[in-house]
Amino acid sequence: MLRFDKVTIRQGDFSLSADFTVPAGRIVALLGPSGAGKSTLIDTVAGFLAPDSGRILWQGTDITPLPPAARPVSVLFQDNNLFPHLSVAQNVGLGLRPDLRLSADQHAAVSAALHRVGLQDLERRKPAALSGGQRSRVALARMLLRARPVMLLDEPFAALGPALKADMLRLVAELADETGATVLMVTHDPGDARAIAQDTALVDGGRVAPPRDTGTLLADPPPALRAYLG
Ligand SMILES: Nc1ncnc2c1ncn2[C@@H]1O[C@H](COP(=O)(O)OP(=O)(O)OP(=O)(O)O)[C@@H](O)[C@H]1O
Repeated sequence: MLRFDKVTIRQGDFSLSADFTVPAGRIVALLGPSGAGKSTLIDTVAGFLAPDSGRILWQGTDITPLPPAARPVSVLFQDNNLFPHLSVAQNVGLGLRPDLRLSADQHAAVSAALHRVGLQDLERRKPAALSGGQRSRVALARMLLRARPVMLLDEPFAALGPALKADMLRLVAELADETGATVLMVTHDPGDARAIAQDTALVDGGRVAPPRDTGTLLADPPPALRAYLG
């Protein structure tokens, strides 16, 4: 399980608190107004930000002192973090070795991951020659290959059209199911939460509320969520 143990994070005048547990294998949506702290929470789990107090534990181990690369997490951002001068296969291979000196087995793993996300025919393309949805798939394949048990999604599909976004969310849910990954997914869209997240946590007023069953929460939203949903 992923545990936020009395975590507080400060950025200038802004402060965010979180104290709850996410069971392993669960998909949790983080929903809340702009500037509420959704990315702050993701960045803290990823190790890009340090909490001011409290600890984050994965399967009982305190990961707060670990640098980002040593954490059991992989992150998907909206810009997908693709390198324009590298091919699709190389961009995915970076997930295994930053110097891209891959063994035969690792090359095979890259091909398998690209196959899994439906990009088997585009291995040699550069990111500029891909659609937005295809770029998202490259980033997902890299995440799949890294095989980290916690997947952090910071609105990676926000720029995609509705049908494509629905496809990508479905793919995320399938991959999470296949790998048993625990997922934290930032979104502005309650529809995204309904689509794949069993639980949803409202981020508002300087606090991440403990996640609740998405259907129950959205059917009868507390006042802060009602105000946000409009
Ligand atoms: N480096 C910083 N210094 C001071 N304050 C910051 C810094 N970075 C972010 N903040 C503030 O922290 C708060 C939370 O920002 P964050 O990006 O986590 O919100 P968010 O919920 O992800 O917003 P959005 O939905 O717009 O992406 C905001 O009020 C922001 O202005």
